[in-house]
Amino acid sequence: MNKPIIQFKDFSFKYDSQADPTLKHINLEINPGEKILLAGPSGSGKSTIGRCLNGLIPNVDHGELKGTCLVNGKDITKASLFDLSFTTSTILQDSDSQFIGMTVGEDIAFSLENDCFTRETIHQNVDRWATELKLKDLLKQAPQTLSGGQKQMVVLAGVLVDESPILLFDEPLANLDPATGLKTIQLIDQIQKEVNATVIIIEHRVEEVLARHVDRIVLISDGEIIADKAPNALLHQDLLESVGVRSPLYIKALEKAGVDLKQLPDISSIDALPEEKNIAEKLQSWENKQVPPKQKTEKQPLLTLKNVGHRYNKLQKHPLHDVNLTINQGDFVSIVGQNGAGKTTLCRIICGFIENEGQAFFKDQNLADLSIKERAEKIGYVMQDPNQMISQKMIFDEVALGLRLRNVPEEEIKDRVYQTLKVCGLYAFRKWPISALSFGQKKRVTIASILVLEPELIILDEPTAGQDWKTYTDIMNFLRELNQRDKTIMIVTHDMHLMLEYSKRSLAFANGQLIADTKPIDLLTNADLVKEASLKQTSLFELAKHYNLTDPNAFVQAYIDSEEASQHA
Ligand SMILES: Nc1ncnc2c1ncn2[C@@H]1O[C@H](COP(=O)(O)OP(=O)(O)OP(=O)(O)O)[C@@H](O)[C@H]1O
Ligand SMILES: Nc1ncnc2c1ncn2[C@@H]1O[C@H](COP(=O)(O)OP(=O)(O)OP(=O)(O)O)[C@@H](O)[C@H]1O
Repeated sequence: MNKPIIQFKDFSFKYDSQADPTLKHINLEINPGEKILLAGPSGSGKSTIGRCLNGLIPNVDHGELKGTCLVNGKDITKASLFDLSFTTSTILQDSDSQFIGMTVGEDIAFSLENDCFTRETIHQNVDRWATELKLKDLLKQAPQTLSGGQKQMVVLAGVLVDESPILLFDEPLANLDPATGLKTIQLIDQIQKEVNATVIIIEHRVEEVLARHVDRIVLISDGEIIADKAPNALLHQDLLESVGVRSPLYIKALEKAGVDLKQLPDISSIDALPEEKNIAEKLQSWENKQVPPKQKTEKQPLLTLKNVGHRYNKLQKHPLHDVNLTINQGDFVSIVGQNGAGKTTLCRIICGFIENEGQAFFKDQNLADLSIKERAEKIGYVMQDPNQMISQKMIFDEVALGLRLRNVPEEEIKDRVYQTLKVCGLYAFRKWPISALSFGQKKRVTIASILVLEPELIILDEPTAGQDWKTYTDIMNFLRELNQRDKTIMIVTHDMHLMLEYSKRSLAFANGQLIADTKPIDLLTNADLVKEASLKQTSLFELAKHYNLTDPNAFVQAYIDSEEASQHA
């Protein structure tokens, strides 16, 4: 039998600044060459396990440690950060903190230079991965100026060139567009097979990770391992949603249609589902019973964009240009598309952070006549990276900041902040410093700090990236509620299901251009647009195709309608 490469024995860890342990009695063995998905709700301790594997615990994050953790035979309490850097390559959740080089090329090369390879080997390797990951055009760009998804791919390239025995990916998909996300999962699979690495993936997007074989899913909740099983066994147990992690959509659809999952031997992928006629009939008859919800009509224009665009510098290949559209009062719009297409750039222009080549009007007012502060009264913007927004030490103060600046009385501030913290799943942490939060929790603080102000137009840049399913649902339902009270919502997202379920209108971007402004379902029906904007059909569509249903898109729409109806019930 193989000797485990990772071994936790009755391992507990308490951060110095915490009263209680974050990890409790962890017993986990991972063999060389295994591929593990570590899943669990936000704040459950997934990244903390990751930090043990790469030596950040106990070398950087200090605390009280009990039991043992051996990584490649080394006891983490005795190994230095440097020792473990040869064993474990990590993609951190917060990619900004991981850049070392002045340019993308330097950054990818850095891990190899560290390992004393020749210049030629370094060049060949950087070239191979930059080509594979479509980063060649960006090699001379400063990492800090990349889009969120581009940053993620650069960090990924840095790990892939390194070829360490353990590859640890902490939410590798969080900022990637759907097509690139799938490609990344395929690449991780390919690399693992090439070098027989041990792979640990921490991800909320369970369904996407399961697009390729995974040996085991380790499910963690409140610092404890509550399941450690092959995907099929775990999915049959229905444990994911009980701890707030989203089950694959196709499984939920089968359940809704009344299919008895216990009778199906393998539900770990759509391809493994038996092609039985009675399952197809159940799905079809369920679809036929769904009733579409009523749509609101008659809307007033709120934000009008005329030839909007921005070029960061002369080198930029596809600057955002000539965006023409009108957002109406009460719209719920998703902004989707390829990494680096210009989605965040559009948000920055609307908020007045960068120059606009065209014109933008809020109702009849030219936005160019307003200061950033005046715009912020009307338009709230939740940035992609929470660290760029946070300025206070304590959670309460961060969320209260905007209200204090507007001289709202302290008593009212307290009520509003508490109510918003509840919606964002942060009420229990209301007296905590922000430094003691997980990444997903920090992101929620920034969402709360904008929601509390209730501006007329709320723009959120990937608000649900890295959030668990429960928080995702709470946040999205709150946004839906605000929308029903006539607030206008624009969401940048790579989550196709979010786009379908919550937004009524989608703007798709590719290479600096608005390529579609249409109903979400119509966007996904158009194969050319899907390809151009780097999108992906959901597993609901694949399920409908697998069972030869009459109209797979109608099935997807029926599922979305039924979800919306159940939220209103
Ligand atoms: N540097 C730190 N100092 C003190 N406490 C911390 C620190 N980092 C994390 N924690 C605590 O440990 C808990 C688990 O954090 P961790 O980052 O492991 O969660 P996670 O499961 O990866 O969550 P997410 O999905 O939100 O990233 C947090 O709720 C927080 O209370
Ligand atoms: N400060 C900057 N300086 C130079 N180039 C920049 C800067 N910020 C963004 N860019 C470039 O502009 C393009 C658009 O970036 P933007 O962040 O708007 O993309 P995005 O569609 O939001 O991508 P993602 O889905 O990856 O977040 C990218 O190619 C990016 O590298």
